[in-house]
Amino acid sequence: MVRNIVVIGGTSHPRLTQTICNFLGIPPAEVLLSKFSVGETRVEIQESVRGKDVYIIQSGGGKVNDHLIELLITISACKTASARRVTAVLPLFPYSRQSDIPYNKTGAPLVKSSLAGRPGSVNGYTFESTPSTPHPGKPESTNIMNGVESLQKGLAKAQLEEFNGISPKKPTLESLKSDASRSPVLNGSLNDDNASVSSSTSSKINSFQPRPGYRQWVAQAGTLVADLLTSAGADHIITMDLHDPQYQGFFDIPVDNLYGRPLLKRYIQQNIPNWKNAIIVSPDAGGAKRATAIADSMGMEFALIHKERRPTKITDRQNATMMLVGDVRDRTAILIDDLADTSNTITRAAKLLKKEGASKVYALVTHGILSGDAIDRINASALDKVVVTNTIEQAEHLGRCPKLEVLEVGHVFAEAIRRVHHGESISVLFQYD
Ligand SMILES: O=P(O)(O)OC[C@H]1O[C@@H](O)[C@H](O)[C@@H]1O
Repeated sequence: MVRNIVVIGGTSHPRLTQTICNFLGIPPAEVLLSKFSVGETRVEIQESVRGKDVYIIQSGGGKVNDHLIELLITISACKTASARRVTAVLPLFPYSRQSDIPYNKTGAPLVKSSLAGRPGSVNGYTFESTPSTPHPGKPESTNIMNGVESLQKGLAKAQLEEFNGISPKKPTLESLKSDASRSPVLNGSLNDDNASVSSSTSSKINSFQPRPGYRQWVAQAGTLVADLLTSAGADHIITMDLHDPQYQGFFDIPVDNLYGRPLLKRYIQQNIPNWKNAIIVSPDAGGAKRATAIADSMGMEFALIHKERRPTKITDRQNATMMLVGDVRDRTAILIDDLADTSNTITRAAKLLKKEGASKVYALVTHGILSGDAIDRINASALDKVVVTNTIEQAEHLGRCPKLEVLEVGHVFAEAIRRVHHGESISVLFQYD
C-alpha cells in the first residue's frame, strides 16, 4: 500500500482507474463529477487532498473535449485545496496530434457537422469511406513494385512535387493572397500598405479559391492544451506513446512518456506463431521509427508503406496511393502504429499487404480510439487481428469486434505512479527493449 497519495479518476476510464488503484493497494478518491443542465462540468473533491501527492487519471478517448475540461477543473480544484503536487495521468494524450499543422500531419479526419446527412458522409465525417472497405472501387495501388526501386521512384516523385511546390517563383497575386491568408500580420500589411493591390483586387480576393496544395491557417491546439494543463496547476504529466514525442518539449513541467512497446513485443513473442519469420510493417513513413525500434530489437525484418502523393487535405490523404517497400509474400505482416482512430490507415494497409501476398495481417496499436464506424471497418477488412491496449476503455469495442484483443496497461501506470511518488527513476519503464 502506498501512503499519502490520492488517485482521482475522471469519467473517461473508471475501469483503468480501479485497476491502477488495485495495483497500488488504495481506493480511488471520492469525487463527484457531474454536469449542470446547460452542460457545464462540475467537480467536487469529497476528501481532503491537503499536502497530498495527487494523481488524476483521465484519458483522451470518447468525449474528449468534456474529459479535457473535467481534467482541468479537477487539477485546479486539487491545487486550490492545497494538494502538494498534482500529476495528470493521460494514458492517451488528447490533442497530441495537433501539436503542428494538422493538414500537414496525418491527423484524424476533421469532423464537419455541416456534412452530416450528405451523400457519402458517415456520422458527419469528411470522408466517404464505407465500413466495408475504404474507397471501394478505387485501386489502392497500381503497378506496385516491391523493393528499393519502388521507394526510390516514389521518393523521387514526392521530392519533385515538393520541389515544384516550394521552388522560388516570381510572386503572383495568387501567392501573395495565399501568404496573406496564412499570416495575420501579412494579411494586415497587404491591406494597409499595398492599398492598390488590396483595393483593386478585393473582389478577386473574396472569390479566392485555394490552389491544390494550399495549406490553410489552422489552430495549433496542442500548444494550447499543454498551456492549459500547466495553467490549471499540473506539476507533472504521465502519458504513453505520444503521437509525436517532441510534444514533450511544449511543456515546462516534467512529462514522462511511457512506452507501450514492451507490451506489443510480448504479445508478438507469445501469440504470433513463427513470429521470427513475420515482418514488421509501418503503415506510413511517420511511424517508421516506432516500428523499426520493435523490428530491430527483436531481430525481425521491416517493411514500409509509402504514400506516393503528399496529401495536403484529409480528402487527399484518403486518396493517396500506397506503395509497399519490402517483401511480405507468404509471411505474417505485423502493422505497428501509435493509434487507430477511424482505422482507415490500418485497414487500407492490410488490404495492400494481402494484395502483396501476406498470409496474415495483424495490427498492433497502442491506442485503440476506434471512433465512428472504425469497428465495422475492421470487421469487414483484410485484418486478421487487431491488438490494442486499454489506454482507452475497450469494453464496448470488444463486444462488437471479434478480431479485437486488448492488452492491460494498468500495471504500467501504477508502477509509474508508485515510482514518481517515491522519487524513484521511472526510466526503467521506457528504456527497456
Ligand atoms: O487512420 P486513422 O485510424 O483515422 O488514424 C490513425 C493514423 O493517424 C495518425 O495520426 C496515426 O499515427 C495513425 O497512423
